[in-house]
Amino acid sequence: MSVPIVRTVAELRALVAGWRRENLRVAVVPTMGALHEGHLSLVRAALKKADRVIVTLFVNPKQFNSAADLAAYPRTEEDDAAKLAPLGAHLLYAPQAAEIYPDGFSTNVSVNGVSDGLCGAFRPGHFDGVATVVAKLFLQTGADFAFFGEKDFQQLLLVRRMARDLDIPIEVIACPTVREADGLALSSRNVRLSPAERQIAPKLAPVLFDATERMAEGAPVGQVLAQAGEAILAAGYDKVEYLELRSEEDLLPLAELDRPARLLVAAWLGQTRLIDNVQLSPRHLAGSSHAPQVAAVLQRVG
Ligand SMILES: Nc1ncnc2c1ncn2[C@@H]1O[C@H](COP(=O)(O)OP(=O)(O)OP(=O)(O)O)[C@@H](O)[C@H]1O
Ligand SMILES: CC(C)(CO)[C@@H](O)C(=O)[O-]
Ligand code: BAL
Repeated sequence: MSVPIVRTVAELRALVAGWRRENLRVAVVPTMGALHEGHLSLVRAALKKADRVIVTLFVNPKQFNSAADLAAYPRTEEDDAAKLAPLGAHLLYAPQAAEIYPDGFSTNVSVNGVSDGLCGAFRPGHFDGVATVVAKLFLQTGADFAFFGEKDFQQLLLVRRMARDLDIPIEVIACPTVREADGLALSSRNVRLSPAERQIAPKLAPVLFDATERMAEGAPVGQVLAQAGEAILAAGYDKVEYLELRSEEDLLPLAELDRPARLLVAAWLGQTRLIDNVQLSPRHLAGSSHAPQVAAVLQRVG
């Protein structure tokens, strides 16, 4: 059994139109391939919610701000299709670059605010590339639901904002980060780690979890961040690109833990850049020194 692959918008639309005539609900899972358990968890969640699931595979040149990163990106379409079939995904949409960006393509989708700082500051043009291609994938598939991983948390909020702002009638659904048994967040780029780097890589997540606990106990946010940054370097990482506390809802920078929040990090191990993030959960917030304000916020948020 294999999953059907389509390469053109015309073929994709014809298939989706058939599903629509049967009143079937459609989900899309956008990916750049090299599928791992993180991606497969999105597909499983999509299959629970919708009658038909389209996985897209497109290594989007517009979102790479380094030619070397684009050239090194793993391309494993045959293996990807083989992983999708047993799950029961209905379609793999794997267009060529010319199908997505035909000659004369001149449109750019740019989402302000949520793309400021974090990865947006260190990967110039990246989020315009993501927003542009995801807008196209949403419109081309006409899906009712789209599934994104929390591992790329800034991207998740960005595509949600983009769909709302452009009135694209799609519900963006977040799925939790899938981790290796040792805590390392799964990422297609993990294969680039040398064996020695792979030993160091999982030391990132515990620093984040520990920092969230300390913040919840009332330690000053600035101090916890500084110590966590040092701990990441002491664990063997080469550079911490950013380590920040941001609001969960709109990613505004936070100096205090006074509302639902995320701790987000990007750090380099040799030539590989890894990202991760941890939520400061309602449990954390209820235990923090800001408990009364936070309880009020949580009540408002529901
Ligand atoms: N560990 C993970 N857990 C949950 N979702 C994930 C995980 N890794 C990736 N995803 C999600 O899969 C979707 C496609 O991501 P992508 O193809 O870029 O994979 P990736 O492993 O994040 O690769 P990259 O090396 O580019 O970060 C995104 O919504 C992303 O958030
Ligand atoms: C959403 C996405 C497929 C857009 O190219 C990509 O940024 C990714 O794989 O996370
Ligand atoms: N995982 C987000 C896609 C990228 O890193 O380009």
